[in-house]
Amino acid sequence: MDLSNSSPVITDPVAISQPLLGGLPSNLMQFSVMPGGYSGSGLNASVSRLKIEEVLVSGLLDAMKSSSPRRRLNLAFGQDNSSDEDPAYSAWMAKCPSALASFKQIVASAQGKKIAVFLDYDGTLSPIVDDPDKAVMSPVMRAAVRNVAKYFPTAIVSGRSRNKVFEFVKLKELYYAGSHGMDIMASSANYENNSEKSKQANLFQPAREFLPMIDEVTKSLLQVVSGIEGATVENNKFCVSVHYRNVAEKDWKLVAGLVNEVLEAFPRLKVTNGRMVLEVRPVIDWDKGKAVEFLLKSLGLNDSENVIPIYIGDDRTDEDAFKVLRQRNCGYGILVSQVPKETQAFYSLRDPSEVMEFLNFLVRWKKHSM
Ligand SMILES: O=P(O)(O)OC[C@H]1O[C@H](O[C@H]2O[C@H](CO)[C@@H](O)[C@H](O)[C@H]2O)[C@H](O)[C@@H](O)[C@@H]1O
Repeated sequence: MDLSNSSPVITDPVAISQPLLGGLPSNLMQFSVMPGGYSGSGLNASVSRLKIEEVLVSGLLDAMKSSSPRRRLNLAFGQDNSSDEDPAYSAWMAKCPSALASFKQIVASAQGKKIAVFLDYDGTLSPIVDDPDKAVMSPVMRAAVRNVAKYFPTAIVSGRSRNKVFEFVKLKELYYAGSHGMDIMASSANYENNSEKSKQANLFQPAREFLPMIDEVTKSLLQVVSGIEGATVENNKFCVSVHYRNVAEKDWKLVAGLVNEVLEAFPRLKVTNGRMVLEVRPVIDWDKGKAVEFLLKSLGLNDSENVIPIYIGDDRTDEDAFKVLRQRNCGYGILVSQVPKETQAFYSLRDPSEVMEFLNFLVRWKKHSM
C-alpha cells in the first residue's frame, strides 16, 4: 500500500481541508487529522498547562510501587506477590481480572476469528528502569514476541521514536508505530533493505509538520532542565519526553513548572504526564487509539466481526487504545499494572513477565487449535 502522500500536514486549524488528503488511499480517508484541543481562534491555555499536582500524585504512585519495603523484601526472595494481599488490589482485580486467569474466556471468544496483537514497549515488553537508554528487552521476551508474530499480525505501539523502539525490539516481522502512534510504518517489509522511496511510501506521519518545532522545543527543554540533577530530555521525533525519575522529589514541581514555562512559547504543543515522565507533543487529534484503528484498516483487519485485536500496555497513553477497542466493542485492552488504576482495559497483567507468559499462552493455544 502506498502511503507516501497520505500524511496530512496540519499547520492551522482553518487550513484543514480535503485537498490536504489528496494522496490518501480512499479507505484511509477517515484518518485525516483534526486539530484537537483548539478552542476558537486560539488554544485553550489549559491544553498545554500541566497540572503540577498530577505530576506529584502519579510520580509518587510510581515511586511507591518500586520502593515499598514489603515489595523490596519479596523481590529479594525472587517473588513479587505483594499486591495479592492488598484488599484494594483484589477489589480492582474483580473489575479488571487477570488475562492469564481469564485466558480460556479470551480464546473462546476468538474461536474462528483472527487475533491481531498490539504491544506497548516500556513497562510492557521491558521492565521500567532508571535509564531510558537501558530499557532493553530480554532475549526470552524477544523470542515470545517473535513467536506471536509468526501466528498473529503484531504491532508495537510506543511513545518512543520508531527507530529507537525498533533498535530495542529488533524484529523485522512486526509493524511499528512510534511517537505515540504519530509515526507508523504500515509494512513490516520496510525493515528489510528496501529503498528509501519504498520506506517513505509506507510511512504515515500525521505530525510531520511539527518536526522543526519538536527540535526547537527539545533545545529549550534541554536548556531549562540542565541545572536540575537527574532531569533528562529524550527526543522521540514527533514528541519529547522530559524524565524526572532520577530527580529528587523536592524538585519535581520545579521540573513541571519549567516545562510549563517553555510551553508558553509553543501553543501548538501540549504536555501529558506518564510514568515519571512529562510527554510534550503536538496538539492534534491523533493518539495510540487512532494508530490502532489506522493499522487495523491498513492491514485489512478492520472487520470487527471477525478480528479480535488485543492491545497490551501499561501507561495512560495506552488508555486511548483501550477506549477504541471498547467503543468498537471488539477485542480486549489489557492493562499492565501492579496497582489499582482507573482504566478502559478489560483485563490486567501485573508486569512484563506476565505479559510474556500471556504471549506464550497465545502461541501454544494457536498451535494446538491448528
Ligand atoms: O509508550 P511507551 O513505549 O510505554 O513509552 C512511554 C515512555 O517510555 C519511556 O519512559 C519510561 O520508561 C523508561 C525506561 O524504563 C523509564 O526510565 C521512564 O521513567 C518511563 O517513563 C521512554 O523513555 C519515554 O520517552 C516514553 O515517553
